[in-house]
Amino acid sequence: MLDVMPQGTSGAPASSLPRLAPPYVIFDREHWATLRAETPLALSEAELLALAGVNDPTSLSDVTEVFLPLVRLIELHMAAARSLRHMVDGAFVGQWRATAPYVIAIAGSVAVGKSTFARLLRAVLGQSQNRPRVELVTTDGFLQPTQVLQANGLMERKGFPESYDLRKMLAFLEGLKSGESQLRIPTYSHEAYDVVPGEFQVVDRPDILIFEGLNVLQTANSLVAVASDFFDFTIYLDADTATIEEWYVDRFLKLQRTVFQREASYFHHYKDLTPEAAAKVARDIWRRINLPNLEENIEPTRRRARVVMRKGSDHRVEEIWLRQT
Ligand SMILES: Nc1ncnc2c1ncn2[C@@H]1O[C@H](COP(=O)(O)OP(=O)(O)O)[C@@H](O)[C@H]1O
Ligand SMILES: CC(C)(COP(=O)(O)O)[C@@H](O)C(=O)NCCC(=O)O
Repeated sequence: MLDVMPQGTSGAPASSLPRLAPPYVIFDREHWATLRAETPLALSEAELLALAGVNDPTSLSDVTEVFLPLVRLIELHMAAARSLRHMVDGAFVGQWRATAPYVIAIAGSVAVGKSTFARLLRAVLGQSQNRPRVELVTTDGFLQPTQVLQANGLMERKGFPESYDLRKMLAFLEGLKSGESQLRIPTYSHEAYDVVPGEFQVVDRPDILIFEGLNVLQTANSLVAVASDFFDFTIYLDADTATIEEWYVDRFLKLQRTVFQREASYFHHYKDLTPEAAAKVARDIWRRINLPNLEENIEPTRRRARVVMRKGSDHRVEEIWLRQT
């Protein structure tokens, strides 16, 4: 047990003390919520959720109880990183550099909720005291185009390390951290199930960049750098595997009723499936592709994250693990 007293919020459920489970200190949600301290929320929660493109009661309570303490931690970390850099630049190198974007990476399984979490984090960070310019990039854009995946027999390996253009991804991160402006990165369409030819997202020296994808904490032995060399703060979204499978199936069913109905959709041929048949297809894709990828390549990277957010089956963040080493 740690000697840390909960500050206690009136009317809030009782929280237990953080517990040590090396390399983590583990907070329950109620205690974590008290660590928000004075972190203000300038926008109304409804405005925030609209900004984040989320409309869900779970997310609403997450804003104050989970995201504001997280933003406080990130702001403390950001200030410490900046002052270290200034001190070293001034005292040792003798030259000042422009401040590079602060990079927050978000990892986790397919369908664990990374995009939703990243959008919310962007909205909450963007309304914080200095109104930082926050940009969001997902690693989907660095997937190899379908044509290349097909030519290499990799269509059943989408999301696995070999399905990404890792060199392109690392070149982007290196350029970003070197202060380059107007960086162009490819965009990915879930409707087309492919990278969109000729369409780019332009990243122009934001204050903070949120970099989200299942592969962000992975290493590749054959290359000199790994993506995490360029990260300042790392988060892993976690939940029980059986729960994530249900979220995957639910999302697939939602897509089948909407996006798949469009002719341009890669999965248009599934448009008339009954819900039962569609769920069967989704479970089959999950077990053939996304589950093995989670077990072999994603879950093993959890230990690299500074913060692990553990979600319950209703998407509510229940526990926060803060790595101590
Ligand atoms: N906080 C949340 N509350 C309710 N549903 C959520 C929440 N976060 C994610 N979801 C749902 O779970 C599914 C997977 O989330 P998504 O953000 O698309 O995951 P990922 O980007 O990790 O693949 C989606 O259907 C999404 O709407
Ligand atoms: C493109 C993805 C690797 C990205 O994952 P996500 O954005 O869902 O985290 C994934 O959505 C995917 O296409 N996986 C391959 C199997 C499938 O169609 O689910």
